[in-house]
Amino acid sequence: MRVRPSGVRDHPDTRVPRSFRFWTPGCVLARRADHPSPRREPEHPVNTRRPPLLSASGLSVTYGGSVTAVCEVDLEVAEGETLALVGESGCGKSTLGRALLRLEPASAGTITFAGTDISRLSRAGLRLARADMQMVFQDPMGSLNPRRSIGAIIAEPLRQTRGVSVADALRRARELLERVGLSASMADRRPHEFSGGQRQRIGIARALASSPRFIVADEPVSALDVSVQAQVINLLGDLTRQENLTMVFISHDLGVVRHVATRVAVMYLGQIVEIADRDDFFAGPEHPYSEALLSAVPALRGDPSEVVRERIVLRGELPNPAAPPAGCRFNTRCAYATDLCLTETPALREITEGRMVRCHFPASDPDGRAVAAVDRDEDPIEHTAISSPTKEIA
Ligand SMILES: Nc1ncnc2c1ncn2[C@@H]1O[C@H](COP(=O)(O)OP(=O)(O)OP(=O)(O)O)[C@@H](O)[C@H]1O
Repeated sequence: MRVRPSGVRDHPDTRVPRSFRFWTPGCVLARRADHPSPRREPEHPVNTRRPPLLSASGLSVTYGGSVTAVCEVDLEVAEGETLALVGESGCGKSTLGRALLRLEPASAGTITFAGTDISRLSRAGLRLARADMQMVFQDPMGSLNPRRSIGAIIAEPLRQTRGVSVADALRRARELLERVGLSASMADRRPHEFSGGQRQRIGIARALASSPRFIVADEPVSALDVSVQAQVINLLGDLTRQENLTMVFISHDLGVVRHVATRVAVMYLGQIVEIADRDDFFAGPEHPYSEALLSAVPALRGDPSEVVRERIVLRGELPNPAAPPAGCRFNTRCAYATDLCLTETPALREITEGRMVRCHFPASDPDGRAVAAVDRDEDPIEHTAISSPTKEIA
């Protein structure tokens, strides 16, 4: 899709008319050798108010030649922001996070970091870039070598990426242990001597060792006890503010996301289906999938500051990414789907400043949804092909 040029944005109250619809080629078609990829424009070259530190354009990741886990993603992450990537298991969050750091090879697209195209960097170039781009993993134990001291573990990326001497790297490791709320005297211990929360602090210290500007944190607290989660979340929040870190925070826990994120991107079946500022998103999601995700969080529904929402139960499983549905990928589970959604792929379009949605019938278009309801009644055969969500009053 083509987005209006920078500075010519709509007034926030302006709604994009329903006739303003787009078709974008699906990844499956675009990948086939007999269908060379058409030259494509990024869907939303402008979606942040500050200049992006990192941007992805047309980024796709395919496993085994057929599973397109990430499909033509365009994304910008502004300096200093924490962008949360949310969605149910298997929608491609981790793959996208890893691909942004080039830990996962992209099958198409480019990644630009601090003005440099890192998509095609050599090994040596990538090693230098890695100093600025680090990852915090969900399972710190799995990523910490059990035979090494944590001092050596934290020092390792510093030595690899910045070429620092052993003594200096170990000194920095001890400083970092203090910085993440542990003690410098723990540097000689092995990972198994620490609790889960402490190990995650070590994982964070290691990620910070090379003084990166950008971090991908992949479900950094989901393996921790709830009481420890808050401490680690607070630590990450403090560090991002103090170090002016830019972060992509991957999580399926919207309660945590509301606490941590400045912006939210929702993924469904390899695509981004909504991007919004955190407060806008929680005040009123636009995409039916986002509505379902938010309505499923009891803590949010119970919050007196939240508009009481209907509980929307998503029926059915995430479709197989090797054979995504035609048209809108969400159409098999969407209550609002019409014939249009079965045939025409919605583009990710900007509906108000900084707010993007990939849906023919977003929540801010009640008239469109009303027309969609009429359309569905007119065509009961197609409608039976759609498993509508059950709506219960919470
Ligand atoms: N190494 C791999 N080989 C083949 N398929 C993979 C591989 N890694 C992920 N996938 C598939 O890619 C899709 C996206 O997976 P991914 O782990 O990125 O999703 P996710 O949203 O992060 O899920 P989770 O929260 O469970 O980690 C899934 O269908 C998954 O089965």
